[in-house]
Amino acid sequence: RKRRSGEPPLVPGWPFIGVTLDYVSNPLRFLRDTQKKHGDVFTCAIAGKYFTFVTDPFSFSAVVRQSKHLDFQKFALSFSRRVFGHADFNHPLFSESYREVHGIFRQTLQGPPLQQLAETMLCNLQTVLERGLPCEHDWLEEGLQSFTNRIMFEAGFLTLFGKDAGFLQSGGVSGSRICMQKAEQDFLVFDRAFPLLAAGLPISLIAQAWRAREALAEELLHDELHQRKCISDLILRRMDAFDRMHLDETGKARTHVCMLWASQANTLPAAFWSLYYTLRSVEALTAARTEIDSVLSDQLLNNQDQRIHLSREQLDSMAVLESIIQEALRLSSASMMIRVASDDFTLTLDSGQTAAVRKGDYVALYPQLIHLDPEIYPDPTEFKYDRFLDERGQRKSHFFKSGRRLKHFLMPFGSGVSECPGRFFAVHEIKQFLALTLWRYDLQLCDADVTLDPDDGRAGLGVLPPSRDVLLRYRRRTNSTTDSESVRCKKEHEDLSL
Ligand code: HEM
Repeated sequence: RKRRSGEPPLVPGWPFIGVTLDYVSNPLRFLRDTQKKHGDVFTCAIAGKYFTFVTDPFSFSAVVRQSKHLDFQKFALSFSRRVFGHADFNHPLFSESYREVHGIFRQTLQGPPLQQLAETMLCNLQTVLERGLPCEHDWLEEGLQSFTNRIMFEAGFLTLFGKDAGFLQSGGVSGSRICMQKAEQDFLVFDRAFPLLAAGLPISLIAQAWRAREALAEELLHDELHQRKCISDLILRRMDAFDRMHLDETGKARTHVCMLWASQANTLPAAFWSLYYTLRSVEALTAARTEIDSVLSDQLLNNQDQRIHLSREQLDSMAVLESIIQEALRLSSASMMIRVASDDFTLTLDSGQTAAVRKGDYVALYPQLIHLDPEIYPDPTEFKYDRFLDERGQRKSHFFKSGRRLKHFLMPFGSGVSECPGRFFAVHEIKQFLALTLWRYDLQLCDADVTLDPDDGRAGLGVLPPSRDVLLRYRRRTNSTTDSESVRCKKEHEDLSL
């Protein structure tokens, strides 16, 4: 292809593959180097597509607001159809009804319904955590990633998809745990194949991923879901909408696998990094514990069931935990925002510079360029738990580049039409996870000197997982163990001996 007048610089690449190899080996380095050479906007060929990258954060709004010429939905739906195997929601037969389905995200994940969802999550988190907590104060060992995945996956799954009879009959003590372990394993197998699937490899060629996805779909068939209790409004309303669209049963179940993936794939590593960085920093741990103690201690004194209840106001008031989560996301999220040009048009950047874009080309933003920019965040690769707090300990949202205040300074959840509808719930559930684990447990990383890095192999696809797991030691925390809890433990022990 030849650069046309008005178009951004075309980055030279190899025949057929363009710059794919350079990009894939390290997207951040490639984009930084190319920006230095070609300026704030440039076009390059990656995996058979032309991408126009806009790298100046002040111009992000120009892209995000351009929904007339830049489409997200068609691209996203055909991508997810290829990966999850659901119906073609871009087809005129479904597109109108799918608009309604899309509206359900905001109606059930935000505003007043968020309170109920967060309460259910907190309750499920406590059930799952208590089950694994030994009555004695002995240390247990487990990988931190495996610990986080186990707890967050099960609690998140139960919150969205409800509980089966086994779980309800045993009060969550045993019940569906085996099945949940299998679901978690299937989820992780499928998720590990995601970079290959995103790169265009058909799932039929990755037998393990195919089997895992189909096994998850079997658990989420409507006949199975109808047996479950306490299903979230989000899933109930999606079930109803898909029934009315007359999709086939497997197709409906695969859309639920897609929802399961959206709700877990970023949340699990984000929860991991939030806890990991907290445990590695004495300052962060102390500040987090002080905040948690001040919110939780009063209520437990007057609370018979020893269950923790956190209102939305209390969750919102936890500014230290929020800053920890934001900082963990800044360091680990590497999502790419992609839009498809629906016609030839001209993009006007913040500087007044224009860039002609061809129909069918991708326009992309790569927020990690901002997240790791030393001008915006001094010592950008360092974890600073209070980076998002001001001098008074309140939320900080003033960040600058070249002396100008930035609107987009942290974008782990995307922006504009594709902004994550689950972002408030995600932050709530990670706060709850941190609050409960730090309140209930003493936690230590066994090898505190080893530093973990995010695994770049998933760059562009969301929050990066750790390159490997680290060993965690944990035990019940004595100062949060109340008398009645000890009595309960002792009784459970006696029952077991009998
Ligand atoms: C830390 C956790 C999370 C992160 C970092 C995250 C990030 C994102 C991002 C970047 C997107 C946009 C993708 C794009 O532009 O292509 C997105 C979309 C989405 N997310 Fe999240 N997400 C998180 C948790 C959740 C949770 C907990 C839910 C639901 C319970 C959820 C539901 C969704 C859905 C349904 C979409 C698609 C929206 C659409 O099609 O318009 N996410 N998420």
